[in-house]
Amino acid sequence: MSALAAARYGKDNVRVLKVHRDEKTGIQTVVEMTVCVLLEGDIETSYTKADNSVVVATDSIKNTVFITAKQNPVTPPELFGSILGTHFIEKYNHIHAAHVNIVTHRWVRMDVDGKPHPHSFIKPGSETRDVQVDVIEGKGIDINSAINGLTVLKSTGSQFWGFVRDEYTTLKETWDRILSTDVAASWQWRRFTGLAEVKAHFEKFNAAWEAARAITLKTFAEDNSASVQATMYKMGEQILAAAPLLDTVSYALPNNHFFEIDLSWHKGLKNTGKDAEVYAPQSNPNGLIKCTVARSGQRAKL
Ligand SMILES: O=c1[nH]c(=O)c2[nH]c(=O)[nH]c2[nH]1
Repeated sequence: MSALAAARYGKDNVRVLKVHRDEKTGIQTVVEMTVCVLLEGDIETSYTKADNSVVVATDSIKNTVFITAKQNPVTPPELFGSILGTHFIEKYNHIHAAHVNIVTHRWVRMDVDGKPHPHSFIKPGSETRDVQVDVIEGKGIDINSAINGLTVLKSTGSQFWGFVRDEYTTLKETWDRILSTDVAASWQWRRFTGLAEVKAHFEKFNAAWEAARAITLKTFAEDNSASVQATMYKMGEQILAAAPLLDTVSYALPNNHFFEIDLSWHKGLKNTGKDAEVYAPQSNPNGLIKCTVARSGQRAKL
């Protein structure tokens, strides 16, 4: 005998671009998103009895994303995700949870002749602003916000020494190395009671994203890093202090290694230690360092 233990379904990779036109100034703004909506509820019979009467077609879910984007602001994504998720649990009696994931792609206004252009944009890299919004009937709205794909590098101001040395160790201690990572930072909001409460805290979402981004970059640049571990913890502490509605801040940072190259075999050329100039970027393997920072007394899962 078997039974359906868990089920959710919906539409993934719904790509949307919304243009906002300010009629007065002629300035336009674009927001590009990739959306995933997964629904849960009394949908078991669609799996176990071929009963499609409980299925809101994933095609209709996709249409709802477009209509909701037309009729509502799409920023901040935390609010748009909450509006979209709440729609499904309010519209369909048998749907009890909606899980909305939004990846917002970064389009930055172009400067032309030193001036911000009214309707032209650049995609500066792979950085995205992401949210996971879980609207759960009778419980509330859980929101996790994130920055992903923000690649940074510093050419000094990073050390790594004092680590375990044993018969497995070949790595030399260093007091000056290149440090580079692709930032994956996320912050978990305390549960909201519903859409009204999300709307009431509207302005906090962009503020938290801006603070998280600024703190991450400033700390990365300015901290004389003892390790990825020590630097990321400092970032998390500061973000929690800047945004009181956050329960936790998490980081997952790859250590993108740049190895020194010994060129002494060529006419005694000096290219290591304080003479290092030419490095070999490594694609793999890479360190991967994770942590979650919570307010004192709280434990969290990775
Ligand atoms: O910042 C670092 N943390 C580590 O845990 C580690 N391990 C390693 O080989 N290099 C580094 N660098």
